[in-house]
Amino acid sequence: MIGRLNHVAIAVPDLDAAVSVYRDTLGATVSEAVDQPDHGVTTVFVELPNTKIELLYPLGTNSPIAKFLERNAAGGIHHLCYEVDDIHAARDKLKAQGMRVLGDGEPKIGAHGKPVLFLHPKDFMGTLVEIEQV
Ligand SMILES: C[C@H](C(=O)O)C(=O)SCCNC(=O)CCNC(=O)[C@H](O)C(C)(C)COP(=O)(O)OP(=O)(O)OC[C@H]1O[C@@H](n2cnc3c(N)ncnc32)[C@H](O)[C@@H]1OP(=O)(O)O
Ligand SMILES: [Co+2]
Repeated sequence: MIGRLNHVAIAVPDLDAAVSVYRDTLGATVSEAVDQPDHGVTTVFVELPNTKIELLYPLGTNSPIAKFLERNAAGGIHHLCYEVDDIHAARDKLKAQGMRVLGDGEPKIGAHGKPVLFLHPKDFMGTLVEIEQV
């Protein structure tokens, strides 16, 4: 079912500082900051040879990462995103296996313009999992 690791997301308390660490200290290529109002975050992607790092900063008053940052004031790894060929088939198979799909269960368009879904961290060894159809 899952294919390539599309990205590892890090929630950050200071987006500019995080961009500077990846761009200036680590010498990586970073994207512009893009607001994702449907997801309640602003994202910056760090392009790596074999995957991406998604820097996440809260957007708006109801961001799903706000509580995470309250618990992790310095920031932290927030989720892993795996690629799937068919997000509806993957969702249905996961639900049939008793896995919890977050939200209303319908894919939303994510930062790459592709459909994404999130799976409950308690079903995946304490790791929030995102699947993205590519
Ligand atoms: C668009 C872009 C893209 O890639 O395209 C994105 O990624 S958007 C990325 C932003 N969007 C999302 O994250 C959407 C999916 N996330 C969610 O629906 C929510 O964040 C959530 C349901 C995972 C957690 O919500 P919450 O923090 O308000 O809930 P709670 O505080 O009650 O947390 C419930 C339990 O899950 C744990 N928990 C919460 N967040 C995480 C996490 N990131 N990783 C691992 N565990 C987590 C808490 O510690 C708690 O465990 P305990 O009970 O033991 O204390
Ligand atoms: Co993501």
